[in-house]
Amino acid sequence: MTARIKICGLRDVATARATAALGADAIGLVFHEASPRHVSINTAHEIVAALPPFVSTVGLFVDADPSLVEGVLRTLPLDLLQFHGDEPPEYCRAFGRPYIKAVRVKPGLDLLELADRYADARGLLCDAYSPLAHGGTGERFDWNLLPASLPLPLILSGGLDSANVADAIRAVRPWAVDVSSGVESQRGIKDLDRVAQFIAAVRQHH
Ligand SMILES: O=C(O)c1ccccc1N[C@@H]1O[C@H](COP(=O)(O)O)[C@@H](O)[C@H]1O
Repeated sequence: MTARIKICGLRDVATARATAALGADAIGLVFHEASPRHVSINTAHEIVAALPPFVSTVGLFVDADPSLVEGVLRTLPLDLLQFHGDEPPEYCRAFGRPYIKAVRVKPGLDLLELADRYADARGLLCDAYSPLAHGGTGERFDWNLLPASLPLPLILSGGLDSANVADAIRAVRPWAVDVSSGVESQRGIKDLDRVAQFIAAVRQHH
């Protein structure tokens, strides 16, 4: 099974369209103001409207006030919500939309217990823990900390790039991979050559 590919942190129409044309299955729109990849609702609207069919749009939030999520959802027909903070399960499901829950992996974290708590999530996104930021750090975690199997689809992220993603897929067998920093030339600026190399590395693996 080929791992699905999400490219996170798109901030303009041309790059989003090119990313879709290169074969991304999903693109992420970051509604977290502290992120260098933060996108306004207006720009996000233009991006969503410009995408071809069968490319999923994912809205990323970090411990957001519910009014922000509701405001985005009123304007944008997003396919999936990604909660990348410490949102409890009741918060995640309150919007009545499909969601994935991001967890930041470090030794001692009980992923099976988390998968149980967020059992109605469409997937568990495993990212690296960093004391500095909630995500998009380009940091990897020890894939050996992942259990052999999880009851939810596993989305692997954290420091992936075209050089390590094939090894990651071989080692972890995730449902999908998610990347942000690893396909950028500068922080927050996507590099389409790197996007192409990343997608090719995932596809060539199979
Ligand atoms: O992309 C961001 O800026 C971001 C900000 C806050 C939380 C999550 C964020 N992105 C997610 O972080 C992971 C890992 O990214 P990276 O490839 O290591 O840079 C990924 O799941 C992004 O969706």
